[in-house]
Amino acid sequence: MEGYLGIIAIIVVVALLAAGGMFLLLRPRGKSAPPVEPPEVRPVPGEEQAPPAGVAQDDDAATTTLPPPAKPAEPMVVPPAVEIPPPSAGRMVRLRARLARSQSTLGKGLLDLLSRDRLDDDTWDEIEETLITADVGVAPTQAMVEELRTKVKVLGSRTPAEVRGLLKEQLLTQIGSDTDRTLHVKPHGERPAVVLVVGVNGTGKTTTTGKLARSLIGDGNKVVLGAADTFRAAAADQLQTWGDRVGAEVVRGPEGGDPASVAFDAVAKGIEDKVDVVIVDTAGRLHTKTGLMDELGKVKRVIEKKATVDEVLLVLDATTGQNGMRQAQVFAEVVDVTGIALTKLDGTAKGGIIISVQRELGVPVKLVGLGEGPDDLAPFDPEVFVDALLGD
Ligand SMILES: Nc1nc2c(ncn2[C@@H]2O[C@H](COP(=O)(O)OP(=O)(O)OP(=O)(O)O)[C@@H](O)[C@H]2O)c(=O)[nH]1
Repeated sequence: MEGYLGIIAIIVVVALLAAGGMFLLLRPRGKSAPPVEPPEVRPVPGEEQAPPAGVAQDDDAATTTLPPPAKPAEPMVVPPAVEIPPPSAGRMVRLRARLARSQSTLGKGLLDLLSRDRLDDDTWDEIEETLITADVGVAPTQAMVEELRTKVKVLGSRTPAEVRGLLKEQLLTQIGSDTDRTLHVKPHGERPAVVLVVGVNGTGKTTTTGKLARSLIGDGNKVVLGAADTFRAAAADQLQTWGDRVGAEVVRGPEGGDPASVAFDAVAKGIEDKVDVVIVDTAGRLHTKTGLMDELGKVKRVIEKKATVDEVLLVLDATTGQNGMRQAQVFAEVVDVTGIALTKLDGTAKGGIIISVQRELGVPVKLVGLGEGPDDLAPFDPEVFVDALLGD
């Protein structure tokens, strides 16, 4: 009996083992992840449910799962490097070669004529013609020729050095070597100095404003720029670029907006930021004299509610000669111009315009533009100018 029970127990154990083995063999292979219930999305009443990111919907409302969009690379924001411009002192000496290149024909022509052994009437006519052609102007030319005739007579025979000395003296007399050409840019206590830049469009007004800001910053001043040329949107952008390069704040207004309001805001900003100088670039459209007078007059009046206008700089293109001068005269009649910025002197052989423009407008040339480079604006130095003209 005991033997039977033992056999039955063995059979039961074997049967159980066999059943367990079958289960292990037949169960599905691999681990399956537990199904994930999608999160319940409750539509916001009145709003259409937007498809979740990465799910495209087609017309049949079937959905396709797309790979998540690649994250656009973050643009690298590199702050523009603020330049430290060079100081203004000695600029004309640095740019002397450029002046010599454009003006040497005039200087050399005059020196050759005056060095002739015999100075007859024809030679004096030629000297006169050379001066007139260089835009010196009729009256200054006559005054110079008369003086030179007298001095040459006294001298008799002349060495080249004497001829050069004579001519230099005469040119300096006509240009005015003692004239005060200081740019008034000293702040008044808490209030900044204000420079108003006026002139016909295309003369280099905006460029000169930008160059002047650089030069003042190079001399250690803090500057705010006012883009009151609201007539041409690009002018404000241009000024912004100049300002950004040297870290000068630029106050601008809407295109076609009121220039006086921009000028006012620029001066207010200058006072708030305690800057030394505010430079205001104006549009100065020359449609009618009355319109111009109204516009510039208002700009000036509005600025004067907050500060003093220390300089009204008239920008004049040296290459436009007498034609440019006539237009400049209109500006001089509507605002009290205190100084001239003569641009593009590197692009003309007619440097005599310095003499005629001062005479006709009654104000000194304070700045000269000698190229398109950012530091090609220099305080005008008559001595350096005449030396460049006559050569060493
Ligand atoms: N060669 C040379 N080019 C200059 C000088 N000054 C300005 N320019 C160039 O003259 C052109 C006109 O200058 P802008 O400053 O745009 O003239 P703008 O008078 O402000 O003109 P608007 O903004 O229309 O009023 C630019 O190409 C300047 O680079 C200079 O002294 N020499």
